Amino acid sequence: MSYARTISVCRHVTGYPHATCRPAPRCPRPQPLPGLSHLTALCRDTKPAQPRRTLHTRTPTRTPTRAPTRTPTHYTACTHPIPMVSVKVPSTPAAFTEALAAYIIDQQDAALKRSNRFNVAISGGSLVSQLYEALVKDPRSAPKVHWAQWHIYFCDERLVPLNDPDSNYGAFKHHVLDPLLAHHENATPPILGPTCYAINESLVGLDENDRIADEYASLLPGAGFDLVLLGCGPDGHTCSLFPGERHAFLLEEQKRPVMWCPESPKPPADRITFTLPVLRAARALCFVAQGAGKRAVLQRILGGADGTAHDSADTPLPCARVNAECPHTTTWFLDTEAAGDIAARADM
Ligand SMILES: O=C1O[C@H](COP(=O)(O)O)[C@@H](O)[C@H](O)[C@H]1O
Repeated sequence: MSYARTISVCRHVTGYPHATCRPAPRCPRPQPLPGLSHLTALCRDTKPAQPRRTLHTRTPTRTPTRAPTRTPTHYTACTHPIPMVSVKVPSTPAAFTEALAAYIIDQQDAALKRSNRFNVAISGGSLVSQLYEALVKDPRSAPKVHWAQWHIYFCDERLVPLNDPDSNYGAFKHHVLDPLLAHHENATPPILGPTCYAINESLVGLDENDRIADEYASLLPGAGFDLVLLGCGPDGHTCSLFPGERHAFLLEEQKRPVMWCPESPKPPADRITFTLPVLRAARALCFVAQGAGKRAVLQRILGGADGTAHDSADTPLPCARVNAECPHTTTWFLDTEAAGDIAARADM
């Protein structure tokens, strides 16, 4: 038995409230894509930022607001100015878990003041086990998570069956949903789990990858995301937005919220991914990067101790593009290994 309700493209709820997680059956007819016009409308004022070559200081605190008119500022003058994003480098693993949990719960609480649901998108990779630590295992944070009101989407998904070890949904189920169920197994009255939105697995392997992306786009919340949790690959990719010419079309997309990413340089080759309009429309974006293997790319994206970035101004890495286009809503959580000398100028 699994803990979450899983919804796929036809909006079938495949279990309530504790029923088995499984994808919805194949949709009998194509669905309209309500998410597209909405996101286009939301993003009217969010054209890519034009870097300015001025010297600024960061404001000490930021209050993320709904799709603000973005006038990016930067805290250094260099060939590739770094947008003013918040960077947190908690000093120990325990402090990292605590700070990340507090940040996510703050976003949850703010969302639940606005409505009765928390629309959150999560990434795969190393983030998932950190979510387990912060939201399931930590005894101080776990009781504050209102899972029943969480509507969970995936920033990118590998086009494999949901029970494949490469599936981002599968990883989240394995690392978070299943342990969560085990934690709550004997709760009286029963505690409801989150609602998860998976790809239409029945289309995987049928040469229908654009359709998988479009159908997933149709599921996205009309009000946009309250929080998007992002990873940062050692090559600077986020979601399945990869650096380089081959995948530049994904980074440049301004309308479709979800697209097929073919020939991913990181296996598996076929994926779907959120595009930048979805990230720009979100209330809050949170990158999580840990380990020394990320240090070099973070220097390129966030700069070194003096705030000097080493990324090329012409072809910024995907994570740097997110910083540039969403400067007021983006927060980075780095561990000390990943941060290196960035820690010297972090907010925490
Ligand atoms: O392939 C992917 O990689 C990125 C980064 O993963 P990480 O293990 O280096 O943290 C991840 O954010 C994305 O969702 C995933 O599909």
